[in-house]
Amino acid sequence: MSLTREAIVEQLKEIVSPGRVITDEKVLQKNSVDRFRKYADIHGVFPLPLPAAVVMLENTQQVSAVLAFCNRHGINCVPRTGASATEGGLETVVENSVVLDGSGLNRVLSIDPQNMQATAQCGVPLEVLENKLRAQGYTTGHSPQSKPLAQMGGLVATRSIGQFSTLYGAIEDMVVGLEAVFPDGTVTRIKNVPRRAAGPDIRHVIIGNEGALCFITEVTVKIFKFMPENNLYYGYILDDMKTGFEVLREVMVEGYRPSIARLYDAEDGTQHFTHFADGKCVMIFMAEGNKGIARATGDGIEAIVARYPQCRKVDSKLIETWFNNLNWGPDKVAAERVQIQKTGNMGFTTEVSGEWSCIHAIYENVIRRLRNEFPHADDITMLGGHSSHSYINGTNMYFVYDYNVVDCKPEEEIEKYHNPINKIIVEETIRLGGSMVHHHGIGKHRTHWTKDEHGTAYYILKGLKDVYDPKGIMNAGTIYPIEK
Ligand SMILES: Cc1cc2nc3c(=O)[nH]c(=O)nc-3n(C[C@H](O)[C@H](O)[C@H](O)COP(=O)(O)OP(=O)(O)OC[C@H]3O[C@@H](n4cnc5c(N)ncnc54)[C@H](O)[C@@H]3O)c2cc1C
Repeated sequence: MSLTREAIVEQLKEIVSPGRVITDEKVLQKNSVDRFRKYADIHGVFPLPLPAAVVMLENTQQVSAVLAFCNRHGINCVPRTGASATEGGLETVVENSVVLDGSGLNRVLSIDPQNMQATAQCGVPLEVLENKLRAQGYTTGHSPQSKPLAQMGGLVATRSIGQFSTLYGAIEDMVVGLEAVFPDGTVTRIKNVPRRAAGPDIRHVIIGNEGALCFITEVTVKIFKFMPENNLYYGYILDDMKTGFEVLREVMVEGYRPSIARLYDAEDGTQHFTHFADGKCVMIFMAEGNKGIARATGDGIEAIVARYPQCRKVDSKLIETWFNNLNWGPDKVAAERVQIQKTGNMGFTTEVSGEWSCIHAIYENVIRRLRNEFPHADDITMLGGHSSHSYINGTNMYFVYDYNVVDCKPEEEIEKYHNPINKIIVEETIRLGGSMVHHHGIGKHRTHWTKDEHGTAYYILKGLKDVYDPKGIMNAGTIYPIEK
């Protein structure tokens, strides 16, 4: 028989101490959603079942004890660290869920310059780790726009990516080893080695699990030398995205590794670079690292772009200044709330990826279909996008859209606007052979397409859930669709 809400709270208090079990209604409300429902949240509307409690965890033993308790009683658990999730991964969709807050596991455990790696608990904000490293002349190389908000556990759980990914890679390229706790309370450590061929790479069961398989308690990442004095910036304006994708491809295929390689369409470019975009597309690069490598990378990029006469160079200072103000901390989140409340104008993004052969078609088709098929297209005030992470075989496309919320209750906003827009982006991308999600994770609102995304490989993905979370207590409705 399932436990009552009161019994869950009482027993949790016995496991971790009463002060660590929060049942204040306002806290529960905030813990029932993430930024996917920011419009309803801003209006004080919380339509999902409130969790029974938020447990403020302090160490791995507590994580293990709480998970084992929840597993025994079939209680849904939602892991949480920095709470910057954008795709519904933090939503509590099951009655009497327990939110496992790992932000208290916040110690940097080691910085090891000999082996060029650092170990941090899951609740260490990336910015804290990064600042500690920079003070010693090192960097993680990881710089998502949410760096001031996101914490190590969530960054690994979502397969996050940073702005310098073209050089340093995404989080899966950085993680060396991990500690994680599975639903039955098993604590497992994956050791730190440079590489091994001892069977499949089991780190990937944990990286990207979005709290749907296990709770990440500790992470070891690679570190790199930090040499900002060698940074070189390049910016260009051009007429069309097709040419921009060709340039990006050439830079990657020639083997250059700029830390930043970005291409903005005219709408998105105008929004970011009002001072010089002039209604054109914008392409930017940054080269960094060792002086000789940075210079050779910059020279190589300039030589490639010179083959495209329509690309016109802009002052590199403009790019540097823009880049230094890109990140989002609590101040920008607060300012956004005020702005949305005042104007009723919402901004969202959906990020996908595709090979070079299909990315331009994905971009064009999505924009065309949104303008022609989305029933509330008249409410859209901005629609565009950019590519910000490139690989030798393709790139991502980050669709950006703003709309006025008209004639609907706060809780209806996602059904009227966000979900139908997502549907067109996701379906068109999958149809053309791309991936429906490049770096935010599937969360809870793209699960309708998890099976289409993976095709026959869904067999493997489902096997992980069956084996590691057989009772289905981990973040129900995330990655895996809830079977009716
Ligand atoms: C303004 C803004 C900019 C952003 N820019 C980027 C960007 O540039 N690149 C990028 O990749 N993302 C970006 N994001 C998305 C978000 O910051 C990332 O997904 C980030 O990795 C989430 O980390 P977090 O600590 O906030 O996790 P949370 O929001 O707390 O959780 C995210 C997901 O991970 C799970 N989870 C959290 N902690 C654990 C744990 N310890 N063990 C297991 N599962 C866990 C949760 O259940 C949830 O499903 C941005 C978000 C915002 C708001």
